[in-house]
Amino acid sequence: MTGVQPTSSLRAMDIDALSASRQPSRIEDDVHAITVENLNLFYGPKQALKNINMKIAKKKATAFIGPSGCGKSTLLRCFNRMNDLVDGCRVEGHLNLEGKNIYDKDVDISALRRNVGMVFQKPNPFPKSIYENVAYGMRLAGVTKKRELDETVEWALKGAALWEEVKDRLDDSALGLSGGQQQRLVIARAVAIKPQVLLMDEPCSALDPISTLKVEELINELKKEFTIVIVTHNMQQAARVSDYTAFMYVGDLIEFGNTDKLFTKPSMKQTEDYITGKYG
Ligand SMILES: Nc1ncnc2c1ncn2[C@@H]1O[C@H](COP(=O)(O)OP(=O)(O)OP(=O)(O)O)[C@@H](O)[C@H]1O
Repeated sequence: MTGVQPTSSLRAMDIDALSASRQPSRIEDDVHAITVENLNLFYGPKQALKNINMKIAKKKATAFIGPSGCGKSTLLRCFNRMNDLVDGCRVEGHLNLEGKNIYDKDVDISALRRNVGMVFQKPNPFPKSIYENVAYGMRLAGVTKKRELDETVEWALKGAALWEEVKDRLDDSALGLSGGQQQRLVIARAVAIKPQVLLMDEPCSALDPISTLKVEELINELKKEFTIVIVTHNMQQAARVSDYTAFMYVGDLIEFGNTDKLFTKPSMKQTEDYITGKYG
């Protein structure tokens, strides 16, 4: 084997089986939803992202991995300009979504965030009913017809693999759901407004293994319709759900490419060291 020996944790995972459902793919051959060009980001004087260039494949899942503090969440938050909310944050470069630079001055940030949805580490349902959580974005967008709301709520909850568990209690408070159910609910809330891109920042870190499995299965389903970008600390998870993986280190994008290749035959020594557990 020319690449690295998998770590013990990665060895436990059957990479062949996990990737059997994936067609081998090269980013160059895909349609690209997002193109990142010469992206630099500064928090005050501190540079957190250094000249990032990458393409995000449409209707595929891309994972960002790397040690704590390397810039994964910062890069993810660039995709819907969440970093604009941070005082002293400055971004240089281009991030093209469907050909338009989202950092152009004329960009409507609310429209951008409808188009690029986000799911966070901890589920954050609103203190409203299950139904109203999912209908919320549609109501904001001006949808008032009950039938349209009902249909979309059902579609989104089915898409998030939650419908069967909640269909008889849609008017109950979302806060009464389990953590795993709440995370699937906020995913339903995000997909209900049909974004092009769904960003997920460690979406399973607060979940138990069974809920994690459900969310991972869900990601594999959702990418048939949406472009997914996920930050994860869990390399098995990256291998299970993503088509492409980016390995970052101290603000640099060290290696980016096909997930199976990156985990079995990384090109860069730093990637090899990380996935074999030499640092983390
Ligand atoms: N709001 C902020 N203000 C100042 N510095 C920040 C801010 N957010 C992040 N940073 C810094 O930017 C760098 C990248 O942080 P980021 O959270 O993107 O890393 P990460 O790879 O997602 O880390 P983790 O895996 O621990 O979540 C770190 O040095 C961090 O301290």
